[in-house]
Order: sequence, then C-alpha cells, then structure tokens
Amino acid sequence: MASLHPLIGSGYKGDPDHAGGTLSCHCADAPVEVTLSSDVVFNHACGCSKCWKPAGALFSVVGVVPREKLAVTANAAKLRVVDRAAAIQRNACSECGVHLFGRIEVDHPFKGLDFVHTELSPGAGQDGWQEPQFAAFVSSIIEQGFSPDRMGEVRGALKDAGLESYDCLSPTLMDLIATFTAKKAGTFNAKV
Ligand SMILES: N[C@@H](CCC(=O)N[C@@H](CSCO)C(=O)NCC(=O)O)C(=O)O
Ligand SMILES: [Zn+2]
Ligand SMILES: [Zn+2]
Repeated sequence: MASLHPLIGSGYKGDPDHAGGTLSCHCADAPVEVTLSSDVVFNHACGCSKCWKPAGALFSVVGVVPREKLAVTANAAKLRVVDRAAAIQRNACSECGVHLFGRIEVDHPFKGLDFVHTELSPGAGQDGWQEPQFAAFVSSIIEQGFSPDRMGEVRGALKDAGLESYDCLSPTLMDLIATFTAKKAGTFNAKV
C-alpha cells in the first residue's frame, strides 16, 4: 500500500508545551518561511483532494493555529492562492507547490484559524508539534483514484496507528460546525 503519511504510524508524540517554530517550503533557493508562535491544535490526517500531501502519501497532515499566531517571515512574494473559490484560501509556493498556510476570509465556523502542515518544520513535524489526532475525509481518497476495495486496509492501518477514521471531520469539529450553523439559523438550543 502507498504510504499513509510519514507522520502516521511513527509512534511520535508531541510536547504539550511546544511553543511553535518555523515552517518552510521545499525550495532549495529562497524558501518561503512562516513562523508560528503557538503549537497547532486539531492536527489530523486529511484524505481530501485539496490539502497538500507530500509525494507518495495518501493523506495530508494538517492542523490549525489562530491567524494572529502566524507570520510570513521570508520570501512572501512567492506565495499564490491555489483556489480563490475555496473556503480555505491555500497559500502555496509558486515554485515548489508546497502549501504554507490556508486562511479563511469568508463567514465560516473556522474563520480566524489558519491551516498548516507541521512536517514543513526543521524536524519534519517530529520536533514538538502536536501529533495527528484523527483521520478525516478518509473516503475522499477514492475520488483521487484509490480503489474502494482497499478501504478496509487503509482504515485498518489508520486504526493500528491510533487514528480513528471519519469521512468528514471529527465529532468535536462537526459539532462546532453545527453549532455555528444553528446560531446563524436562530435554532441554537431551541429544543433542549
Ligand atoms: N471530498 C472532497 C472534500 C473536500 C473538503 O470538504 N475538505 C474539507 C477538509 S480540509 C482540512 O480538514 C474542507 O473543509 N474543505 C474546505 C476547503 O477546502 O476550502 C474532496 O476530497 O475534495
Ligand atoms: Zn517553494
Ligand atoms: Zn483536507
């Protein structure tokens, strides 16, 4: 089977006191660098077609930080938004294609959070950053050509790595999304 992701199944555990650090794109010359002044939360494997994945991996690993905790600290001129129509505006390096951060500018439950990939750190994501907590959008890998017949194998490997599989986001995140939607609709806690 293709690799799930280098950060999945390695047994790595993050440092709960991790204070952040730098993430850099893959350019040998003038890499784009972002500096995070906090650890990520909700770090997760994502099988969706939009999140950046390292070569050969079936999943991305992506977490969030408050946007005010992220600063572009080198070569910002190389950044381009991948898809302006998407809720998450993924800022990628125009030379190597790596996504440095995804920002939400529209009204959205996760507005104010930036999506980042800790494996872009000097220690490839194993230098204190929160380890992946769950696997999201697992069935989405089928949309990218993976055989549906082999999904048992993938979900089994995720389970062996300690990750629960979901075909959307985790229950906690889905509850946050539904709470946001109910508040907008005026139905929040209407029937306790
Ligand atoms: N089957 C689709 C799913 C794409 C999708 O909805 N992705 C989620 C999760 S990304 C990180 O967890 C999402 O919120 N996307 C919003 C966006 O990308 O703007 C597919 O695979 O493409
Ligand atoms: Zn680059
Ligand atoms: Zn995704």
